[in-house]
Amino acid sequence: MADRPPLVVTCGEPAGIGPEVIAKARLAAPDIPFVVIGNPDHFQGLGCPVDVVETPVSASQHGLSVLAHDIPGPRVPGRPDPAQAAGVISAIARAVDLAQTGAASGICTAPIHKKALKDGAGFAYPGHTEYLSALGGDADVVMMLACPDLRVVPATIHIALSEVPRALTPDILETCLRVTHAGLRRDFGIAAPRIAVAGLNPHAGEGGTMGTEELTWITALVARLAPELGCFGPLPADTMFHAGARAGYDAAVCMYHDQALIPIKTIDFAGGVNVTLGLPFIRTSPDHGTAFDIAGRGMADPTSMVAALRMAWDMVGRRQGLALV
Ligand SMILES: NC(=O)c1ccc[n+]([C@@H]2O[C@H](COP(=O)([O-])OP(=O)(O)OC[C@H]3O[C@@H](n4cnc5c(N)ncnc54)[C@H](O)[C@@H]3O)[C@@H](O)[C@H]2O)c1
Ligand SMILES: N[C@H](C(=O)O)[C@H](O)COP(=O)(O)O
Repeated sequence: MADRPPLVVTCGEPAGIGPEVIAKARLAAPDIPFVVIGNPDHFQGLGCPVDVVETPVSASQHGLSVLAHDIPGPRVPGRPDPAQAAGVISAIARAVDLAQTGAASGICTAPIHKKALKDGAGFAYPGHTEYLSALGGDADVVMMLACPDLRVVPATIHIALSEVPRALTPDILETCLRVTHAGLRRDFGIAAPRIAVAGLNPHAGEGGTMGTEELTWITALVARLAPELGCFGPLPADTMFHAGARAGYDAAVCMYHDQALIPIKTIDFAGGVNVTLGLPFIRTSPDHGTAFDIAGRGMADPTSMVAALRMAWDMVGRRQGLALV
């Protein structure tokens, strides 16, 4: 791959397992160039040498190269410090700036604690996905969770379950299908994606006897878009994730967060990756959170962080290859 700037990794919640999995990923994947944005002190004592750099291009691949960022106070595993919230948030914005100016090839975000950021700094977004969309110019984005055996995209994300039927509109579902289709082609190299669409209701509504959304609009929308986007359904969600069903599609678009995330985190929690499709820059994240219950105990599994870094770096290469054709 021609010389490309490294990835930039945001530190996430210092009290979580982010620093630990970042340090372990540095040692596990020396072939992937990345620099971390955070407080260098928060990465000491994690089994990896730490050096402070001024720009991403100075990153080492044998130790943790950190772009120092103002996130005050010590790292206390399991105990988020409200005084650190503003710095955690601004580190994400700084990463976006580096990616959008070309100083970094893409972003991998370590887990944030959504409530800690809301309580500590009035974070106005439900999570990274919505914040990154705003930073990316209010781009139409989707949150994909991907592992070798499954890719899922929830059409609605961080809202109460009771809000889903109201939030799930034809425009939302069509945009989700279009962004998913484009991402499968561009970033996963699938020329003609097959997209399975889950029903909202049990048994996909059972002919209208268990809910009517499938009859009133979902089925017609999927049929209208099928020739262009390779989508089919709506399917009963409880029988679309077994191995045989998964062989019939490249991604599953689901109607709400847990309908999508339960199957993938059941199949491959260790190896799953959260990838935001539709942004004007590459962004991945591990599929796990801050894991306060194990933070600081050296137990965190870095597999998902490594997979997120590798997916981002692979996307850089694929896009570079596309750019060269
Ligand atoms: N990418 C992200 O920023 C992201 C992703 C998911 C959750 N979160 C946030 O993290 C916080 C905690 O969320 P949660 O408790 O629902 O999920 P979680 O993933 O933090 O933890 C769930 C369980 O999985 C275990 N676990 C998680 N990652 C692990 C790892 N790498 N190795 C070993 N065990 C691991 C934890 O110990 C815990 O028992 C919440 O604020 C949530 O919103 C952030
Ligand atoms: N919904 C994701 C999950 O449960 O894995 C997670 O919260 C990440 O969301 P953001 O990347 O938007 O923070």
